Amino acid sequence: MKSLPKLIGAPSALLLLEGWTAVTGRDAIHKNYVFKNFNEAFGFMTQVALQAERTGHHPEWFNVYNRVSVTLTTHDANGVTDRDVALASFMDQLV
Ligand SMILES: C[C@H](O)[C@H](O)[C@H]1CNC2=NC(N)=NC(=O)C2=N1
Repeated sequence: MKSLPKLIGAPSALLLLEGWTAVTGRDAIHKNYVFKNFNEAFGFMTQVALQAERTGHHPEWFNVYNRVSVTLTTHDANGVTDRDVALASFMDQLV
């Protein structure tokens, strides 16, 4: 059984992360990742997808060739929670 997500908001989340920015108009955080090629980008996405399924927490993302644009927010809480910080940290330790 998962515990309830703790709503912390983008400004607090950003203090715990590097390279992430606040999204305008909604409580969410964003980061652009750039890889050598599509294979590296898709490998990253595959590992994140498996983690998302393990934790039940999923990114909003967009991929073009070697670039992956990621937005994190918790839909169930209408804002940035500890789950977003955890997923952002997971992504950052992959690269
Ligand atoms: C039932 C399921 O765990 C929920 O719908 C999960 C799925 N993935 C999710 N991902 C994100 N980013 N926010 C959520 O609120 C969310 N809810």
